[in-house]
Amino acid sequence: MVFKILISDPLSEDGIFPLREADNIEVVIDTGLSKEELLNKIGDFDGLLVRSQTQVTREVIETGHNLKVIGRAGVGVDNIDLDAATENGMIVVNAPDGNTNSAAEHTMAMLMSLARNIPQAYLSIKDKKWDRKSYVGVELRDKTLGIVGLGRIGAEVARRAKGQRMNVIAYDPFFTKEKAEALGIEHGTLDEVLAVGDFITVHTPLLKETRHIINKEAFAKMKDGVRVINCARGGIINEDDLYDAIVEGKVAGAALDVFEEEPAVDHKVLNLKEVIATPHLGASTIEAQENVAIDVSHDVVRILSGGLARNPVNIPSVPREVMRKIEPYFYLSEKLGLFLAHLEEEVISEININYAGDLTALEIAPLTQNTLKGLLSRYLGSNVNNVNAAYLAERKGITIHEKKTSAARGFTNLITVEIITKSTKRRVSGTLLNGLGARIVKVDDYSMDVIPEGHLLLVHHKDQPGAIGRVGNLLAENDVNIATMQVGRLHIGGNAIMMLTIDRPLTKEELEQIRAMEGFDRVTAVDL
Ligand SMILES: NC(=O)c1ccc[n+]([C@@H]2O[C@H](COP(=O)([O-])OP(=O)(O)OC[C@H]3O[C@@H](n4cnc5c(N)ncnc54)[C@H](O)[C@@H]3O)[C@@H](O)[C@H]2O)c1
Ligand SMILES: O=C(O)[C@H](O)COP(=O)(O)O
Repeated sequence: MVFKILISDPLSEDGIFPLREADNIEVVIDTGLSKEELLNKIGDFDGLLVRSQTQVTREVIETGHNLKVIGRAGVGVDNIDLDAATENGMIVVNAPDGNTNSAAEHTMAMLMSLARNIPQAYLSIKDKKWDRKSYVGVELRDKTLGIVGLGRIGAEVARRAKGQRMNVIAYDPFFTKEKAEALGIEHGTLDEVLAVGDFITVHTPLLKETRHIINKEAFAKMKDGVRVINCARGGIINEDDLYDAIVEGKVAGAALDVFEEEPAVDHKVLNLKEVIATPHLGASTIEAQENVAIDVSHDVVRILSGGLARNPVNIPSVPREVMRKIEPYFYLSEKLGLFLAHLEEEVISEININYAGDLTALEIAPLTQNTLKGLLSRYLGSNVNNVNAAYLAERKGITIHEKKTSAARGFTNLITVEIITKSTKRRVSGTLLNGLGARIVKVDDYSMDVIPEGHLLLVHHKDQPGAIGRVGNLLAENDVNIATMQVGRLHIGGNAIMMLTIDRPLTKEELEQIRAMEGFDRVTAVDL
């Protein structure tokens, strides 16, 4: 059988040699297709290779009923509907390492251009002007670079900035003091990074958590005259707020490679002389394009020959018989992981997952993967999946233990997940109630009975009259409806918690109002 592969974005011809060399693969290159043209063609193909331009929507995936593999020659998979691919049994692979170097170098190029006004001066001299006054820049030496997101690219940028004799401080939920020492940079909270950076560069994926992480409030926390850089994903910086911050004189300049909407040519921010920009060129080098095309092509060949992919992004097929038995627990395990991710801001060093009761008879590895996926998804979004969750957790320095025990404390099945950080342990237990679905039945030492979905509010407080009423009143005043409420305490007058399900997420201000109330230790919003 010959498999037909469509390449719909420009890929390095040298990099796709693994496809060209395979006897059973025919390559068709057709870039710049309209949505309709892609839909008309895709039904004929067994594989699709893209970069960030082709939008691999559910419609494309469902129309491409022969597709077995979708390859992304690059990192970000936000242009591919992963759920639709998984539902339709297609493996999605990417090339996470091949363009790291180029993206880091592009960030440094933008940083230096921004500091020395090189694009503006270039335009001026091309306009036959010899203007030496308007483009006085600033040095990098002894300035502080704040990095938000210290993954592959963030860490490479940190190393290079050190070479420019800059001070570097970074924030990443998985960034430890030990890693900071190893890199020779400082470790800070998000607010600390924003407060001290002369330059701030973002290197996170675009997630619910990171969308507009650099917004009006964040700009207000920065130094006057700060310069910001986004070579990661459009939407991490709120472009309208950036515009205002530049016009108001708070921000001295910005370098943007990526935009909320691409192609971006009309955004008002591009009219500002303080903004320099490139059209999503971070990975556009001969080397990076060759690397990512080679990596993704090898994976496509492996998959089509029945082998295992090196860089899978979505779920692999679990044998049907195993899946049938464990499937009911999938939802519960993911929600328990995600729930815990909200409880702790400190770096997690260990995760213990205990399966009890009926679960002891089942294969639990896919459930552990799913719990880890839930936990890490808060930080890594769709880059974490059931295939790579354990690998990514270990790479983040997290030790994973899974165990089966018979004692299920009165439940027929019980999953208990515990996370350990340097200073604390947090624990949540859940069960699948026959006919009633998933329930959280314990949070730390407190018994509960809560459906793990929607917007939850967890309040730790002292067991004293009026505590519940105060929260209830505040929510009512803000027109927030309470759907369910559970309370638990260790002993009369001691520590207690209340867990509420509410009909909409609270704003930062509403959360702060509750936190400011007397007798409340910790107030956590959890979105499941
Ligand atoms: N401009 C380009 O052409 C180009 C090229 C390559 C990659 N990228 C983009 O660059 C970004 C980084 O890529 P990478 O390969 O370094 O990814 P990575 O997964 O190695 O690193 C991302 C880091 O962000 C951290 N993070 C997640 N949520 C965070 C939060 N709320 N606050 C702070 N940190 C958070 C994660 O813990 C992780 O360490 C991605 O968005 C990727 O798509 C852009
Ligand atoms: O996520 C990535 O790998 C980069 O944004 C590169 O995108 P590109 O392949 O479209 O250049």
